Amino acid sequence: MARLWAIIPAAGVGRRMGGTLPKQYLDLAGRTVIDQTLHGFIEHPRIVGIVVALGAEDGYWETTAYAAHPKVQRAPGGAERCHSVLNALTVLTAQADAEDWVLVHDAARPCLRRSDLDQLINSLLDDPVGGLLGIPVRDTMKRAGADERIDATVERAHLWHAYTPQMFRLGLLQRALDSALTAGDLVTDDASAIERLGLAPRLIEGHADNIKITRAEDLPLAQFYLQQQGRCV
Ligand SMILES: Nc1ccn([C@@H]2O[C@H](COP(=O)(O)OP(=O)(O)OP(=O)(O)O)[C@@H](O)[C@H]2O)c(=O)n1
Ligand SMILES: C[C@](O)(CO)[C@H](O)COP(=O)(O)O
Repeated sequence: MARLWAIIPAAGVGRRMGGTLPKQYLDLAGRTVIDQTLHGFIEHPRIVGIVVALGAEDGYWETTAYAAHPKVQRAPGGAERCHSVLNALTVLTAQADAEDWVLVHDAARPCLRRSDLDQLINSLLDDPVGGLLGIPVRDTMKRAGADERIDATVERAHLWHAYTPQMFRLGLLQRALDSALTAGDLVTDDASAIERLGLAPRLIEGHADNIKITRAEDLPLAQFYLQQQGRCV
């Protein structure tokens, strides 16, 4: 039976957040952001192991709650998220099978609900491609021209926000990311690499509170969501 592994890309520097501390190490509801994110995967009985991709200059990881946890391993982060994920996949190949499932989840998304994680897993375990959590867009979508004026209104009927986890078989994802990077395509999510192979990942609707902490205003919002979920320590 295929096992399930998690990869947590955590090698970013958080430029859009500002500040000196990488955003994955900011305090959030009594834990660090990365500990809030890891907690759900550490506690999940189906996840057999977790690989965290860390920046070369990361001087904070050892102070976190799960740095020495037996379920957790490290991988070297790369220049972009896609490089970090591919490095983590390389760590996994020594201990996992090509048909094992890998769930790639941003360290910067600490508000993932257990119910959404379970829905993703249960929906995709027999899927021939894999897929990801997301939500349909709710606003009218505009494409901006170079002058920051509206170039077009984009049909929103089938537009979704791509979230994480993104869940694919280890061998397929490794092959897809390797192909993308070899072609110089620095894909911003894992599904894009799969799409490049002509495959169509499945979108699983989750909750809008699975936000990615990107800018300063996202932190208090994440705090609110964790309070709503009863996850403040
Ligand atoms: N070279 C990189 C860049 C990003 N990430 C991770 O990928 C996730 C999503 O990336 P993003 O939100 O862009 O984080 P940062 O790159 O830190 O943000 P910024 O672009 O503002 O610097 C984050 O958990 C981040 O730590 C990574 O592992 N390796
Ligand atoms: C993977 C992702 O979170 C899906 O929306 C997003 O692509 C990450 O982008 P970032 O620029 O690395 O934050």
